[in-house]
Amino acid sequence: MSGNCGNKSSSENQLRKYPLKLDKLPKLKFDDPKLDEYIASDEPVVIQGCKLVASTSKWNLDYLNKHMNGKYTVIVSHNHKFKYHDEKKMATSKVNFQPTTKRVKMPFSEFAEKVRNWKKGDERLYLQQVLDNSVGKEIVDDFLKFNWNWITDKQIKNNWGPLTSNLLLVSMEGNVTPCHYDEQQNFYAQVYGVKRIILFRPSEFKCLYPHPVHHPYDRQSQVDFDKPDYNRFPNFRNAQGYETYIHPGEVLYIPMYWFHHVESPLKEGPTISINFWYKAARTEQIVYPLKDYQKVAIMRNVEKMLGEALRDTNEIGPLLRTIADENYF
Ligand SMILES: C[C@@H](CC(=O)O)C(=O)C(=O)O
Ligand SMILES: [Zn+2]
Repeated sequence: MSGNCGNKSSSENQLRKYPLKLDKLPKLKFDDPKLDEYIASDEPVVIQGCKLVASTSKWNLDYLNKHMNGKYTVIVSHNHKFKYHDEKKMATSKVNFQPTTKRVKMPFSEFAEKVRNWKKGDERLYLQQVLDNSVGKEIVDDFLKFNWNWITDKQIKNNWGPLTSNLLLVSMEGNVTPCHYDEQQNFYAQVYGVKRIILFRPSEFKCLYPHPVHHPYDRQSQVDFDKPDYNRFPNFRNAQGYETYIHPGEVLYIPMYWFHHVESPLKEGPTISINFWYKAARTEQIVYPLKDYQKVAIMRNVEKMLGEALRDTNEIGPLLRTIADENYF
Protein backbone atom coordinates (compact mmCIF):
# COMPACT_ATOMS: atom_id res chain seq x y z
CA MET A 1 0.00 0.00 0.00
CA SER A 2 1.59 3.28 -1.04
CA GLY A 3 1.86 6.33 1.20
CA ASN A 4 2.33 6.45 4.92
CA CYS A 5 -1.12 5.96 6.35
CA GLY A 6 -0.03 6.83 9.82
CA ASN A 7 0.94 10.34 8.79
CA LYS A 8 -2.20 12.44 8.58
CA SER A 9 -0.52 15.00 6.32
CA SER A 10 0.07 12.36 3.62
CA SER A 11 -3.62 11.50 3.88
CA GLU A 12 -4.57 15.18 3.85
CA ASN A 13 -2.96 15.91 0.49
CA GLN A 14 -4.63 12.80 -0.86
CA LEU A 15 -8.04 14.20 -0.12
CA ARG A 16 -10.71 15.85 -2.17
CA LYS A 17 -11.29 19.49 -1.29
CA TYR A 18 -14.78 20.69 -0.28
CA PRO A 19 -16.01 24.27 0.41
CA LEU A 20 -16.85 23.41 4.02
CA LYS A 21 -16.02 24.78 7.48
CA LEU A 22 -15.07 21.67 9.44
CA ASP A 23 -14.24 21.33 13.11
CA LYS A 24 -12.24 18.39 14.41
CA LEU A 25 -13.99 15.54 16.21
CA PRO A 26 -12.66 14.54 19.67
CA LYS A 27 -10.67 11.31 20.04
CA LEU A 28 -11.02 9.66 23.48
CA LYS A 29 -9.42 6.57 25.01
CA PHE A 30 -11.89 3.70 25.59
CA ASP A 31 -11.59 4.15 29.41
CA ASP A 32 -12.05 7.93 29.41
CA PRO A 33 -14.97 8.68 31.79
CA LYS A 34 -16.26 11.31 29.33
CA LEU A 35 -16.76 8.71 26.60
CA ASP A 36 -20.10 7.40 27.87
CA GLU A 37 -21.41 10.97 28.11
CA TYR A 38 -20.76 11.48 24.37
CA ILE A 39 -22.56 8.27 23.43
CA ALA A 40 -25.45 8.91 25.84
CA SER A 41 -25.97 12.37 24.32
CA ASP A 42 -25.80 11.13 20.70
CA GLU A 43 -22.58 13.06 20.04
CA PRO A 44 -19.99 11.54 17.66
CA VAL A 45 -16.58 10.63 19.05
CA VAL A 46 -13.58 8.56 17.94
CA ILE A 47 -12.72 5.82 20.44
CA GLN A 48 -9.14 4.61 20.81
CA GLY A 49 -7.87 1.40 22.35
CA CYS A 50 -11.20 -0.42 22.74
CA LYS A 51 -9.84 -3.35 20.70
CA LEU A 52 -13.33 -3.88 19.24
CA VAL A 53 -11.88 -5.53 16.12
CA ALA A 54 -8.35 -6.32 17.36
CA SER A 55 -8.70 -9.79 15.81
CA THR A 56 -8.63 -8.14 12.37
CA SER A 57 -5.16 -6.64 12.80
CA LYS A 58 -3.82 -9.13 10.26
CA TRP A 59 -6.55 -8.32 7.71
CA ASN A 60 -5.57 -6.93 4.33
CA LEU A 61 -6.66 -7.63 0.75
CA ASP A 62 -4.50 -10.79 0.56
CA TYR A 63 -5.81 -12.23 3.84
CA LEU A 64 -9.43 -11.64 2.83
CA ASN A 65 -8.74 -13.01 -0.65
CA LYS A 66 -7.35 -16.17 0.94
CA HIS A 67 -10.29 -16.74 3.28
CA MET A 68 -13.28 -15.44 1.34
CA ASN A 69 -14.07 -18.00 -1.32
CA GLY A 70 -17.68 -17.16 -2.11
CA LYS A 71 -19.36 -14.44 -4.17
CA TYR A 72 -19.92 -11.14 -2.36
CA THR A 73 -21.94 -7.96 -2.84
CA VAL A 74 -19.92 -5.42 -4.79
CA ILE A 75 -21.20 -1.98 -5.74
CA VAL A 76 -20.02 -0.78 -9.15
CA SER A 77 -19.87 2.92 -10.02
CA HIS A 78 -18.83 4.77 -13.17
CA ASN A 79 -17.38 7.54 -10.99
CA HIS A 80 -15.93 7.85 -7.49
CA LYS A 81 -19.30 8.33 -5.79
CA PHE A 82 -21.22 5.42 -4.29
CA LYS A 83 -24.56 7.06 -3.56
CA TYR A 84 -26.91 4.46 -2.06
CA HIS A 85 -30.35 3.99 -3.68
CA ASP A 86 -33.26 2.02 -2.26
CA GLU A 87 -34.22 -0.53 -4.92
CA LYS A 88 -37.66 -1.09 -3.33
CA LYS A 89 -38.45 2.64 -3.73
CA MET A 90 -37.31 2.55 -7.38
CA ALA A 91 -40.29 0.32 -8.13
CA THR A 92 -42.85 2.64 -6.53
CA SER A 93 -41.21 6.03 -7.19
CA LYS A 94 -42.99 8.45 -9.53
CA VAL A 95 -39.70 10.08 -10.57
CA ASN A 96 -37.69 9.13 -13.62
CA PHE A 97 -34.75 7.73 -11.68
CA GLN A 98 -31.49 6.42 -13.10
CA PRO A 99 -29.20 4.93 -10.43
CA THR A 100 -25.50 5.80 -10.71
CA THR A 101 -24.37 2.48 -9.25
CA LYS A 102 -25.25 -1.18 -9.65
CA ARG A 103 -24.99 -4.05 -7.20
CA VAL A 104 -23.43 -7.33 -8.36
CA LYS A 105 -22.24 -10.59 -6.77
CA MET A 106 -18.52 -11.15 -7.43
CA PRO A 107 -15.89 -13.67 -6.27
CA PHE A 108 -13.46 -11.93 -3.89
CA SER A 109 -10.55 -12.98 -6.13
CA GLU A 110 -12.11 -11.13 -9.08
CA PHE A 111 -12.79 -8.08 -6.90
CA ALA A 112 -9.19 -8.05 -5.57
CA GLU A 113 -7.74 -8.47 -9.05
CA LYS A 114 -9.85 -5.62 -10.46
CA VAL A 115 -8.86 -3.37 -7.55
CA ARG A 116 -5.17 -4.15 -8.02
CA ASN A 117 -5.26 -3.58 -11.80
CA TRP A 118 -7.60 -0.58 -11.73
CA LYS A 119 -6.67 2.29 -14.04
CA LYS A 120 -8.22 5.72 -14.61
CA GLY A 121 -11.45 5.39 -16.59
CA ASP A 122 -12.27 1.90 -15.28
CA GLU A 123 -15.45 1.36 -13.27
CA ARG A 124 -14.83 1.65 -9.55
CA LEU A 125 -15.70 -1.13 -7.11
CA TYR A 126 -16.73 -1.11 -3.47
CA LEU A 127 -17.27 -4.44 -1.67
CA GLN A 128 -20.06 -4.04 0.89
CA GLN A 129 -20.89 -7.45 2.29
CA VAL A 130 -22.95 -8.29 5.36
CA LEU A 131 -20.71 -10.41 7.61
CA ASP A 132 -22.55 -13.72 7.81
CA ASN A 133 -21.53 -17.35 7.47
CA SER A 134 -20.89 -16.92 3.75
CA VAL A 135 -17.34 -15.89 4.65
CA GLY A 136 -14.56 -18.39 5.38
CA LYS A 137 -14.00 -20.15 8.75
CA GLU A 138 -10.96 -17.97 9.61
CA ILE A 139 -13.01 -14.82 9.06
CA VAL A 140 -15.82 -16.21 11.24
CA ASP A 141 -13.22 -17.04 13.91
CA ASP A 142 -11.89 -13.46 13.75
CA PHE A 143 -15.50 -12.19 13.95
CA LEU A 144 -16.20 -14.29 17.05
CA LYS A 145 -13.11 -12.76 18.67
CA PHE A 146 -14.39 -9.18 18.33
CA ASN A 147 -14.57 -7.40 21.68
CA TRP A 148 -18.27 -8.20 22.08
CA ASN A 149 -18.15 -7.52 25.83
CA TRP A 150 -17.15 -3.90 25.24
CA ILE A 151 -19.70 -3.14 22.55
CA THR A 152 -22.55 -5.06 24.24
CA ASP A 153 -21.85 -3.04 27.38
CA LYS A 154 -22.38 0.16 25.32
CA GLN A 155 -25.51 -1.29 23.72
CA ILE A 156 -27.05 -2.12 27.12
CA LYS A 157 -25.90 1.09 28.83
CA ASN A 158 -27.64 3.15 26.12
CA ASN A 159 -30.67 0.89 25.91
CA TRP A 160 -30.11 0.35 22.21
CA GLY A 161 -32.07 -2.28 20.30
CA PRO A 162 -30.45 -5.34 18.72
CA LEU A 163 -27.38 -5.37 16.48
CA THR A 164 -28.94 -5.50 13.02
CA SER A 165 -25.82 -6.15 10.96
CA ASN A 166 -22.12 -5.81 10.44
CA LEU A 167 -21.13 -4.60 7.01
CA LEU A 168 -17.64 -5.51 5.76
CA LEU A 169 -16.51 -2.52 3.68
CA VAL A 170 -13.56 -2.98 1.32
CA SER A 171 -13.04 0.22 -0.63
CA MET A 172 -10.75 1.13 -3.48
CA GLU A 173 -8.58 4.21 -2.89
CA GLY A 174 -10.48 7.39 -3.76
CA ASN A 175 -14.00 5.99 -3.34
CA VAL A 176 -16.60 8.26 -1.71
CA THR A 177 -19.85 7.43 0.04
CA PRO A 178 -21.68 10.74 -0.32
CA CYS A 179 -23.41 12.58 2.51
CA HIS A 180 -26.41 10.76 3.99
CA TYR A 181 -27.88 9.75 7.32
CA ASP A 182 -28.99 6.38 8.70
CA GLU A 183 -31.73 5.67 11.22
CA GLN A 184 -29.52 3.36 13.27
CA GLN A 185 -26.73 3.83 15.81
CA ASN A 186 -23.37 2.96 14.31
CA PHE A 187 -19.98 1.94 15.72
CA TYR A 188 -17.72 2.23 12.70
CA ALA A 189 -14.47 0.30 13.14
CA GLN A 190 -11.43 1.01 10.97
CA VAL A 191 -9.45 -2.13 10.12
CA TYR A 192 -6.94 -1.24 7.39
CA GLY A 193 -5.87 2.09 5.90
CA VAL A 194 -7.11 5.54 6.90
CA LYS A 195 -10.62 6.83 6.22
CA ARG A 196 -11.84 10.43 6.29
CA ILE A 197 -15.31 11.02 7.66
CA ILE A 198 -17.17 14.34 7.54
CA LEU A 199 -20.21 14.59 9.82
CA PHE A 200 -23.07 17.07 10.27
CA ARG A 201 -25.65 17.37 13.02
CA PRO A 202 -29.23 16.35 12.14
CA SER A 203 -30.11 20.05 12.60
CA GLU A 204 -28.02 20.79 9.45
CA PHE A 205 -30.91 19.18 7.54
CA LYS A 206 -31.77 22.58 6.04
CA CYS A 207 -28.24 22.95 4.65
CA LEU A 208 -27.95 19.43 3.23
CA TYR A 209 -31.30 19.03 1.42
CA PRO A 210 -31.91 15.28 1.70
CA HIS A 211 -34.09 13.77 -1.06
CA PRO A 212 -37.79 13.24 -0.22
CA VAL A 213 -38.63 10.13 1.79
CA HIS A 214 -40.39 8.43 -1.14
CA HIS A 215 -37.42 9.00 -3.49
CA PRO A 216 -35.02 6.08 -4.07
CA TYR A 217 -32.30 8.42 -2.71
CA ASP A 218 -34.19 8.83 0.58
CA ARG A 219 -31.78 9.87 3.39
CA GLN A 220 -29.13 10.97 0.87
CA SER A 221 -28.14 14.65 0.49
CA GLN A 222 -29.00 16.20 -2.89
CA VAL A 223 -25.88 18.37 -2.73
CA ASP A 224 -22.92 17.26 -4.86
CA PHE A 225 -20.00 18.19 -2.60
CA ASP A 226 -17.65 18.21 -5.62
CA LYS A 227 -19.64 20.94 -7.37
CA PRO A 228 -22.42 22.31 -5.15
CA ASP A 229 -25.36 23.96 -6.98
CA TYR A 230 -25.80 27.01 -4.76
CA ASN A 231 -28.82 28.18 -6.78
CA ARG A 232 -30.75 25.07 -5.80
CA PHE A 233 -29.08 24.58 -2.42
CA PRO A 234 -28.14 28.06 -1.11
CA ASN A 235 -28.01 26.99 2.55
CA PHE A 236 -25.16 24.58 1.80
CA ARG A 237 -22.86 27.61 2.08
CA ASN A 238 -23.65 27.68 5.80
CA ALA A 239 -23.27 23.95 6.47
CA GLN A 240 -21.24 23.49 9.64
CA GLY A 241 -19.56 20.09 9.91
CA TYR A 242 -16.96 18.03 11.68
CA GLU A 243 -14.13 15.98 10.24
CA THR A 244 -11.97 13.11 11.41
CA TYR A 245 -9.50 10.60 10.03
CA ILE A 246 -9.83 7.16 11.54
CA HIS A 247 -6.83 4.85 11.69
CA PRO A 248 -6.73 1.05 12.10
CA GLY A 249 -8.03 0.09 15.55
CA GLU A 250 -10.01 3.30 16.03
CA VAL A 251 -13.81 3.24 16.23
CA LEU A 252 -16.03 6.17 15.28
CA TYR A 253 -19.42 6.44 16.96
CA ILE A 254 -21.82 7.78 14.31
CA PRO A 255 -25.05 8.70 16.10
CA MET A 256 -28.30 7.91 14.28
CA TYR A 257 -29.60 10.68 12.00
CA TRP A 258 -26.16 12.37 11.88
CA PHE A 259 -25.22 13.07 8.26
CA HIS A 260 -21.92 11.53 7.22
CA HIS A 261 -19.71 11.55 4.12
CA VAL A 262 -17.02 8.84 4.01
CA GLU A 263 -13.99 8.66 1.74
CA SER A 264 -10.81 6.68 1.21
CA PRO A 265 -7.73 8.85 0.45
CA LEU A 266 -6.86 9.13 -3.22
CA LYS A 267 -3.54 7.33 -3.44
CA GLU A 268 -3.19 5.24 -0.32
CA GLY A 269 -4.51 1.93 -1.52
CA PRO A 270 -7.61 0.00 -0.43
CA THR A 271 -9.24 0.52 2.97
CA ILE A 272 -11.14 -1.97 5.12
CA SER A 273 -13.79 -1.07 7.69
CA ILE A 274 -16.53 -2.90 9.60
CA ASN A 275 -19.66 -1.16 10.85
CA PHE A 276 -21.94 -2.22 13.70
CA TRP A 277 -25.51 -0.99 13.14
CA TYR A 278 -27.84 -1.07 16.16
CA LYS A 279 -31.55 -0.37 16.29
CA ALA A 280 -32.20 2.85 18.19
CA ALA A 281 -33.42 2.83 21.77
CA ARG A 282 -37.20 2.91 22.12
CA THR A 283 -38.33 6.34 23.30
CA GLU A 284 -39.83 5.54 26.71
CA GLN A 285 -40.72 9.09 27.68
CA ILE A 286 -40.77 12.12 25.36
CA VAL A 287 -38.73 14.96 26.85
CA TYR A 288 -39.18 18.54 25.60
CA PRO A 289 -37.62 20.39 23.91
CA LEU A 290 -37.30 17.64 21.31
CA LYS A 291 -33.85 16.70 20.04
CA ASP A 292 -32.92 17.61 16.46
CA TYR A 293 -33.01 13.98 15.31
CA GLN A 294 -36.53 13.58 16.73
CA LYS A 295 -37.66 16.47 14.54
CA VAL A 296 -36.14 14.75 11.50
CA ALA A 297 -38.06 11.60 12.44
CA ILE A 298 -41.27 13.66 12.73
CA MET A 299 -40.69 15.22 9.28
CA ARG A 300 -40.19 11.73 7.86
CA ASN A 301 -43.44 10.56 9.42
CA VAL A 302 -45.33 13.55 7.98
CA GLU A 303 -44.01 12.73 4.48
CA LYS A 304 -44.96 9.06 4.91
CA MET A 305 -48.44 9.91 6.22
CA LEU A 306 -49.06 12.38 3.37
CA GLY A 307 -47.81 9.80 0.85
CA GLU A 308 -50.39 7.34 2.14
CA ALA A 309 -53.18 9.92 2.32
CA LEU A 310 -52.54 11.49 -1.08
CA ARG A 311 -51.47 8.29 -2.90
CA ASP A 312 -49.66 10.43 -5.49
CA THR A 313 -46.34 11.42 -3.88
CA ASN A 314 -46.02 14.24 -6.45
CA GLU A 315 -48.79 16.01 -4.53
CA ILE A 316 -46.86 16.07 -1.22
CA GLY A 317 -44.69 19.09 -2.10
CA PRO A 318 -47.51 21.34 -3.36
CA LEU A 319 -49.68 20.47 -0.36
CA LEU A 320 -46.86 21.24 2.10
CA ARG A 321 -46.20 24.54 0.30
CA THR A 322 -49.89 25.41 0.63
CA ILE A 323 -49.72 24.78 4.37
CA ALA A 324 -46.43 26.65 4.75
CA ASP A 325 -47.27 29.47 2.34
CA GLU A 326 -47.93 32.79 4.22
CA ASN A 327 -51.15 33.31 2.15
CA TYR A 328 -52.58 30.43 4.12
CA PHE A 329 -51.88 32.07 7.48
C1 LIG B 1 -21.30 2.33 4.30
C2 LIG B 1 -20.67 3.37 5.22
C3 LIG B 1 -19.88 4.40 4.43
C4 LIG B 1 -18.53 3.86 3.94
O1 LIG B 1 -17.88 3.17 4.71
O2 LIG B 1 -18.18 4.17 2.79
C5 LIG B 1 -21.78 4.07 5.98
O3 LIG B 1 -22.38 5.01 5.47
C6 LIG B 1 -22.18 3.58 7.31
O4 LIG B 1 -21.49 2.69 7.88
O5 LIG B 1 -23.22 4.10 7.82
ZN1 LIG C 1 -24.12 5.52 6.61
